[in-house]
Amino acid sequence: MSAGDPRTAKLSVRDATKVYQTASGGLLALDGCSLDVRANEVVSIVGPSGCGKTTLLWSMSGLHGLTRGEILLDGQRITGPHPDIGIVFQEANLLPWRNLDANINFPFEIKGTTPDRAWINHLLHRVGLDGFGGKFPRELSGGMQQRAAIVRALSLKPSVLLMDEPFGALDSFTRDEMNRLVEEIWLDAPTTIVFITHSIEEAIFLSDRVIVLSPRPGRVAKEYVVPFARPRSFEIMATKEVFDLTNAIKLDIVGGRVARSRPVTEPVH
Ligand SMILES: Nc1ncnc2c1ncn2[C@@H]1O[C@H](COP(=O)(O)OP(=O)(O)OP(=O)(O)O)[C@@H](O)[C@H]1O
Repeated sequence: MSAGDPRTAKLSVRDATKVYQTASGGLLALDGCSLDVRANEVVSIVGPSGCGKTTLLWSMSGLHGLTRGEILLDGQRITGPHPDIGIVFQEANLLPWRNLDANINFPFEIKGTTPDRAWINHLLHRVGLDGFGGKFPRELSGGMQQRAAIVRALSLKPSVLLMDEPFGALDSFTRDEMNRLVEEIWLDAPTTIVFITHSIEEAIFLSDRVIVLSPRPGRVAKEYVVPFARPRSFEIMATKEVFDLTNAIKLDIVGGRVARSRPVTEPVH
């Protein structure tokens, strides 16, 4: 469904092109990138470092605009941050002077709305943070802080969750634990997730589809359907099918099997 009908997609990226203005001229980060994500689908985006993954995700969130092209949510063009779209970054970005409860309440204070305490308590329980509401970020491990960031994002009940390399800074055991947690949360209450990662194994574990971007300027170079049923065990991750899929994607990225869409030296305006 990478270039399907945007009217049937939950989230649709159409011809996304982004030029950053820098001191040395225009820098083309994305070039005609198009993809669709179905409702409740989990899609990972991988690609060489600097190919435009974060640029694409930020565009999807409405946090920054595109030079050309558009992002559609349920067929409607996104023109800025949208209440239906949540985002989790690599850093948990908790406010250090607020305890966990106050951090989770913060977006509601900004919006002037009342948090759904029952839903938040359910989420805190789901991620194993019940009883930690009075703790400050410095009292929480990196994994716990990221769990809190996930609760903060989901507390707003978004229909799309964007995750930008959320577990990249965690050790591999905690990362596995967090991957299982994301899967459990999704099984509990399916939602549309777009996940950026440098880990192909993580992408395969979590996703229905893995989209590979070309080297910068980024555009969709390839996509892979991940055929394994959920819940996915770590035994599945040790099978030959997963090994072959991982290698195919790795070869695309590090083996240079996906080509640049155009030379990066080309002047852009
Ligand atoms: N605000 C900005 N101003 C100028 N250039 C930028 C800006 N943000 C990103 N870039 C450049 O745009 C390109 C794409 O960056 P982006 O962070 O989107 O890539 P990425 O694939 O997420 O990178 P990584 O894999 O290293 O996290 C890079 O060359 C980067 O240096």
